[in-house]
Amino acid sequence: MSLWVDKHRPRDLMKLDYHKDQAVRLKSLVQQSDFPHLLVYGPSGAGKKTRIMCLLRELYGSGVERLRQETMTFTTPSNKKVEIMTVSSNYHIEVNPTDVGIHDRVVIMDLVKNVAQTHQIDSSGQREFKVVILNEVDDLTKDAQHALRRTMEKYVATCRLILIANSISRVIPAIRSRCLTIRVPAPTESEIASVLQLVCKKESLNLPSDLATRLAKAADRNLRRALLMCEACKVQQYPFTSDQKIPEPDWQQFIRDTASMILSEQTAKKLGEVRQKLYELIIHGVPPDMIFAGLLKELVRNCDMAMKCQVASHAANYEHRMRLGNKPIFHLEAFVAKFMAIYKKFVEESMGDVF
Ligand SMILES: Nc1ncnc2c1ncn2[C@@H]1O[C@H](COP(=O)(O)OP(=O)(O)OP(=O)(O)O)[C@@H](O)[C@H]1O
Repeated sequence: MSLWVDKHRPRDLMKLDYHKDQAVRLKSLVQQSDFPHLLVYGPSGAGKKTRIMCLLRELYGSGVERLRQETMTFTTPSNKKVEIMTVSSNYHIEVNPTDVGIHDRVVIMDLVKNVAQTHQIDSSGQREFKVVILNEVDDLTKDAQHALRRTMEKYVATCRLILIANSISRVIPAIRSRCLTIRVPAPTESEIASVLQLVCKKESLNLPSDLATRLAKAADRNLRRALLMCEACKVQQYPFTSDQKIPEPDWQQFIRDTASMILSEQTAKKLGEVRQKLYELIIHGVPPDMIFAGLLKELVRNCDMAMKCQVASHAANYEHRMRLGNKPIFHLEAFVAKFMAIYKKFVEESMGDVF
């Protein structure tokens, strides 16, 4: 049994529930003779991947939904072997080059070259090009981005790239200018509420509109999260009631626990334990900026006004650096260490007042 987020994912461009004008434009793009490279960007859970899969279906037909998973191996210039998971059909291949960290450049160059040089397996395929989907391009190293830019020019005859990012501010202008950029904004709360209503209807469930609105609000305009929370509500209690409790995603509790660890003890040993927790959050795909925001919110609860300002300004600094860099964990950990130092001093000083 699949989760609602998979089961009810729209498969046809014309069935997308919001940003419908954009869907129409994408459809007409497919009908034009020349299909460009695309750079699709927007926040997490806005529906980028869903839209792209609909677009591929429009390009190639339903064969594009027959997916297989494979591990591919690449050799770095220093003769190190790196492995990466790929998902592909006869017409496209998708990878997340940032999975291999600093070796992302090799993956991009070899993969695109491979794809571009192998002919369409299915001769009835109506397109001369295959599609390579690259995720998280805003997190690619600059080196990889430059390699990508050259690759885009070189193999344009047999290969089109669809690049996915959360924001384009860290994508180099040379890439941006070679793509048609498509922004997928987060759906509004009312759009989310109506998708929830639709999905519940398909499940033959009755969703009170108050609950739909509360879910949409709690999801922070992330549709995936809204659907997951709605399904969790169903498991917890059905028939629904307007005022039933909305279970929050596990990771929010996890961030709160991590914040309590930071407040409980400010030592190198504790910092090590906190690092493990941060790693776990990142590995489970919680976006680093959400971890930052979540931690900060919990930590400042325990600060007085002066300290709040100090902590917030440090947080802004570290978060900014995190956005510029490639390894969020370093910046998160540096922030935690800084917070521990400030907090420890504060506790010691206030102890001094008491005694
Ligand atoms: N137009 C739509 N109508 C209804 N449901 C949608 C629509 N677009 C997306 N969804 C639902 O929202 C969920 C999240 O969408 P999707 O995975 O496409 O987001 P994303 O922007 O690619 O997210 P991320 O960047 O986190 O990977 C999907 O599982 C799908 O069920």
